[in-house]
Amino acid sequence: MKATSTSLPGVLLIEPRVFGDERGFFFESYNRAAFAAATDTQVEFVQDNHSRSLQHVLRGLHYQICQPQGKLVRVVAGEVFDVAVDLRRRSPGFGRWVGYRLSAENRHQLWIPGGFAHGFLVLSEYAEFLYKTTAYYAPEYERCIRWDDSDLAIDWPLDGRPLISAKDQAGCAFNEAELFP
Ligand SMILES: Cc1cn([C@H]2C[C@H](O)[C@@H](COP(=O)(O)OP(=O)(O)O[C@H]3O[C@H](C)C(=O)[C@H](O)[C@H]3O)O2)c(=O)[nH]c1=O
Repeated sequence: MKATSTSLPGVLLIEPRVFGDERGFFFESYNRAAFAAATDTQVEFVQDNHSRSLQHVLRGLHYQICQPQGKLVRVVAGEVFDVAVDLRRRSPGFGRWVGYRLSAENRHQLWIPGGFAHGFLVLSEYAEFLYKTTAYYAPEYERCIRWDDSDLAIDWPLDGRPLISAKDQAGCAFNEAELFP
């Protein structure tokens, strides 16, 4: 696997080594030792998540305070535009975002450490989104930032209005005082 740094400190683009043959392909979607070596991080994943979304669905931008989740995200069907926002006050990337197209075809993954908001927009007819997290889901700690936050000005590759959950539509529990050190 190859890990490439991005413009946000700590966020890495992960490209697995894919073995193709006449039957199809094989790749290790996660290998603890290889991940630790390539990312120079020792993390323990405690939860695997899987969501399926229709085209134009936008999930996020979400994060957890008190129990921040590092996320290793990938797409196994379709394509998404995946976004991470740096919420760590002392980071040189504070308040900035990165976005990458993750797809079943490119098999790219994104490693997003704790301290970031995360979300994605589905670009294909539908997308199956899988991700590992380094902390358990804690709804009481869940916070969010609006996808169209004017300060972030994320350049989503939109094709019309996105489909958003009622929760995200209702507005975000965002409190600057709760951001990360
Ligand atoms: C995230 C999560 C949700 N749920 C339950 C809670 C709701 O009843 C249902 C749907 O949850 P929600 O609408 O919050 O799902 P997403 O909008 O995909 O939320 C995710 O969106 C962005 C992309 C993220 O990075 C986060 O992982 C997560 O916040 O699943 C669970 O039981 N466990 C979980 O870990």
